[in-house]
Amino acid sequence: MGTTSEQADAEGFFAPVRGSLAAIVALSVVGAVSSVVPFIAVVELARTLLPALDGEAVDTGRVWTIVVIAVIALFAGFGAAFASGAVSHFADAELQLSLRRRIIRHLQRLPLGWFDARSSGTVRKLVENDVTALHQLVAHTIQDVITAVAVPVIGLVYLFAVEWRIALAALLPLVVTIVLYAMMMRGGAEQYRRYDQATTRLSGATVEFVHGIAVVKRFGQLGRSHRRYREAMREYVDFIGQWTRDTALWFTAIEVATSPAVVLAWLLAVGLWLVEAGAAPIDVLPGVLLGLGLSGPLMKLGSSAQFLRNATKAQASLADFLALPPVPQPDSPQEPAGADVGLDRVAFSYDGEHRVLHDITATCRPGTVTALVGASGSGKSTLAKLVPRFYDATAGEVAIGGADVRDTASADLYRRVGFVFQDVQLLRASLRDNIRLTRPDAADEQIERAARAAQIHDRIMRFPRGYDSVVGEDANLSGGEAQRVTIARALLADPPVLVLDEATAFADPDSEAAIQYALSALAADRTVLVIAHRLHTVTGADQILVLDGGRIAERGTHAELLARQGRYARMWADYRANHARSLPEGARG
Ligand SMILES: Nc1ncnc2c1ncn2[C@@H]1O[C@H](COP(=O)(O)OP(=O)(O)OP(=O)(O)O)[C@@H](O)[C@H]1O
Repeated sequence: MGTTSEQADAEGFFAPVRGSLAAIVALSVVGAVSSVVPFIAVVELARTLLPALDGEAVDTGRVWTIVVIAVIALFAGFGAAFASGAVSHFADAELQLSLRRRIIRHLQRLPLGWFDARSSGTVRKLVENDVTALHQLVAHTIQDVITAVAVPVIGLVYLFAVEWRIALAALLPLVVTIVLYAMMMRGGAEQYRRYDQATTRLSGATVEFVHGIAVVKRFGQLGRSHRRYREAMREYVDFIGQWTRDTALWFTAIEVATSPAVVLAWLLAVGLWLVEAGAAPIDVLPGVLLGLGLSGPLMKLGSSAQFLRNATKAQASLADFLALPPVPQPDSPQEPAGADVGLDRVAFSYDGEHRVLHDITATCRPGTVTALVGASGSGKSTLAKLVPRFYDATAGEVAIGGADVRDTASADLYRRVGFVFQDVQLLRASLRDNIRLTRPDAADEQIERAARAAQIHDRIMRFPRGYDSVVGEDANLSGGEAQRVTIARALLADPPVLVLDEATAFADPDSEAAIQYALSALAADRTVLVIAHRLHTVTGADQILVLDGGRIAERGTHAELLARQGRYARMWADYRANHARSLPEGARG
């Protein structure tokens, strides 16, 4: 069985942009140096020109050197800012592209069952939110962090070289800020964990509330979902309130310690004292000039830390996703011979502990319909989903045309097995494109033939733009109609094996009759496995498998099973009693 490179280098997200990241770091350092140099140049220029006040000669060579260095630094600063902005956004675009490609490639290799258990929101979070969190890191945060660290460091190095006492004074607000910040963030990891929990609970309760709004309106009262929403909201607000109260004092202290007025007053006071003590004013001046601008960049680190946290979380969730094992592919695939579906002592467990299918053995022949019936939770859907390999059997074998589905190449398997399950998926595209999804080269006549057979052609023609109508825009379909579009799609794909979940949700009689016609069109010459919810639809099936607690309790045709007077006969009697009026003529007897 082959493994994929996705697993091997789940950590290597940044490999495609490693060179660009190094360039961003280098350019950010150049930018930081260049932003400090003009300040230093002003001071040095003043120092060089000062003798002129006393009528002494000015070292014009030195003046020019300083001016040239300042101008070069200014332009280098602009250039570095521009280049690092450009490189970081290009790198970001490249990283996003490579990540999205990897995610999509990996999604294509995952077992279909993975999607079954997850909402489209999960996939959207990976492709959108997590990738965007990394965007913030590459496009902005690296540069911000380097600037926030490099500017104070360079400034302080210069100050210490000129006048160490004013340098110490300029360092003090920085140290105070760092200490106060560290005090404020004590237990921060735990607080952030609780913050994440509160946010997750609130968004879950919001979704639940919005979903339940129809019920709330209908019954004119606020139900459980609303109470949950209010509780989650209260919990969130309480938490934020408490956190704000806990940190407010620290936060105010930091604001004071970094406020320009306080820092200026402090530096001027120390500066005056130093001058009185004999220091040259020109050596004190840079401390006041540069000291003022030291803590500003540091404050940016706070928001950068939040972006870093998000990026780290996003990276972990992407790494977990890319490490999910793909569907194992056979090293030497077998070619199925025919369209028989063979189940041989099949057992299955979702969690590795509790088996939901036990010892299922059955054969479904081409040109026949096999119906799966049984109580809710008896395992009908699970069994049906083993055929197109949503999941792999825990024990036993599922084979098509004599070849184990695990030994059949995925592409080959999907060509042979079509499936129409209840959660109908239509794309936001024209009805024509929706029907020819699996056969993009199909001619219009073929599409129309499939739609007619699926009993949906007439409905499509009632849309002003017919087959060109776009789903969700000018083609709004009922659940039953949408299912018939997917049946047309399956008919056009023409797979020899079909697995169907009969509709239950769209039980208006017209729609149901149309779907029944459509299904019988599908059955011709194929091996059909249908999950039946309404027993009258399976009276004509060639074989009925009655499932009970994940085992085949009975098998046979409708007539044979009635004659046995067992479980199926009882189910049928109950069914008839409950549906006496709605049953078609032929099924009442
Ligand atoms: N994704 C899943 N993860 C874990 N357990 C599951 C999953 N899907 C189904 N089950 C469990 O497996 C058992 C069989 O479920 P299954 O959906 O196959 O029954 P069913 O006969 O199709 O039911 P229904 O007629 O209600 O659709 C049930 O106990 C169900 O709770």
